Amino acid sequence: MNKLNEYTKKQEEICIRNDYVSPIVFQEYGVNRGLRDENGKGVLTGLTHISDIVSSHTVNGKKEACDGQLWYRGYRVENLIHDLKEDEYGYEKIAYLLLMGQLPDKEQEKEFTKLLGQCRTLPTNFTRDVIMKAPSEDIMNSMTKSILTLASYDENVKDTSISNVLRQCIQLIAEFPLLAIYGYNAYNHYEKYGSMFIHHPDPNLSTAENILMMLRPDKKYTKTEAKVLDTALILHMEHGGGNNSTFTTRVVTSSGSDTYATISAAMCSLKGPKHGGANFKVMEMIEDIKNHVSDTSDPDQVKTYLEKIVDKEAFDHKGLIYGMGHAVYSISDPRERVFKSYVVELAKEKGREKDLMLYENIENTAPEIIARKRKIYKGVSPNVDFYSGFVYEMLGIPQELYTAMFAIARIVGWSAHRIEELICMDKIIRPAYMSIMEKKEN
Ligand SMILES: CC(=O)SCCNC(=O)CCNC(=O)[C@H](O)C(C)(C)COP(=O)(O)OP(=O)(O)OC[C@H]1O[C@@H](n2cnc3c(N)ncnc32)[C@H](O)[C@@H]1OP(=O)(O)O
Ligand SMILES: O=C([O-])CC(=O)C(=O)O
Repeated sequence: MNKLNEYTKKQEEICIRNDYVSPIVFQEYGVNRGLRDENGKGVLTGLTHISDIVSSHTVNGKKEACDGQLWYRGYRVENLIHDLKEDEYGYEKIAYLLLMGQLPDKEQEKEFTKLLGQCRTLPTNFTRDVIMKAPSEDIMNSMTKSILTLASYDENVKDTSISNVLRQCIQLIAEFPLLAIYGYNAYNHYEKYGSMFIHHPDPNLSTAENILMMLRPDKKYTKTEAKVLDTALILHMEHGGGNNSTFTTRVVTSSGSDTYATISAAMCSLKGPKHGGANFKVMEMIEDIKNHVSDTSDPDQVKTYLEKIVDKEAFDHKGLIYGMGHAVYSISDPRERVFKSYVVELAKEKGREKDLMLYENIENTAPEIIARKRKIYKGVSPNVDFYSGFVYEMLGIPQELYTAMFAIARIVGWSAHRIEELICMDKIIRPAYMSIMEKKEN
């Protein structure tokens, strides 16, 4: 292993030298890096009925940035959440909306919710033979291994008819909480020397309630906690066709691949720290700031440290303030606003006002620092994951599960996009790369 490390260290410089392309060359050939134009707008690659993300509007013929809006199948996400009754959970109903394209009536909602509860089960001995084998602190990897293994239990894996894909998607949506929590429980037991418990899901509980019940040794949770988690899941369910993991879903689907392989690919994309993995990185960053800033309630001290982070001199040396910025939103991410309203109440309830002050200091200073130190064409604001980790922490959800919580929600969006891709497209996605290779022979 040491020999291999020595070798790759030696070769690194050669790889970089031979592969490097200057950003000027991209400009010269009009190639949009990251499939984004100079102003950060994504290259148009598809049409969708599923959701809409609004970050600007036209005033007197001029495009102007506006507060972000997120629409699911014709409805504003905040309104969908707001319209739920105090004792009503929305994950199941909104999953139906995204998958089927219309809100369910009472009977349809009951039928779908019951079905999800019945599907929330794993093949015999799957937990023992697959999930508990080689447990990992990386729950996203553990889940991906489980998803791919589930394919071997499906007698109709390759059939891409809509009814079969819908069956596979509903099954996976129901199973995701088990893959995540049992994966964590195995890791907690074998790697962290915690006690082992595997609670069976209850088909009469909602997705959010099941997650909390299965996570806790005593199975206890409050209604408020389950409602907050339900809201978090709804907010993470869907975000257009262009986000990295959903686009991955579209790309892999277009090659004719099966549902398990497609969803596994989406999982691999989501876990990246610039995408769904950001919720975990935010918490690491907060810890790092607390360890290096003597008074986190002092905006000036926080600002100085954030400048170091952006200058790649502190934290993970990547130059990113996690939880800030978005590929589409500029002035605001509507989901962050919803999270913030819960955070303020929860922080008060749990005596975490000091931590909240640190978050607010970052929220207030980071946009200006990023704008000053980077080329920003649109504004930067906190994104959905700036506060989500803080909320999960206050719900007692372990950090290792934060990105998995995102996946439990986003699999609904991936499923809807896989189905839409299968219905509307019959074309393999295959963009072009211009070769700038130097030919060494004729
Ligand atoms: C669920 C989600 O996926 S939400 C996003 C979660 N990700 C994060 O929170 C990670 C931190 N944020 C980021 O890395 C970015 O904001 C992204 C990946 C989300 C979007 O990046 P981009 O599409 O490049 O955003 P944008 O066009 O506004 O960025 C312009 C410049 O600002 C930089 N920038 C954007 N956000 C940040 C940030 N949070 N910290 C430091 N620099 C940033 C970009 O790197 C880019 O710099 P460059 O021109 O030197 O390459
Ligand atoms: O849309 C994006 O690029 C990122 C994403 O998935 C989200 O914000 O939920």
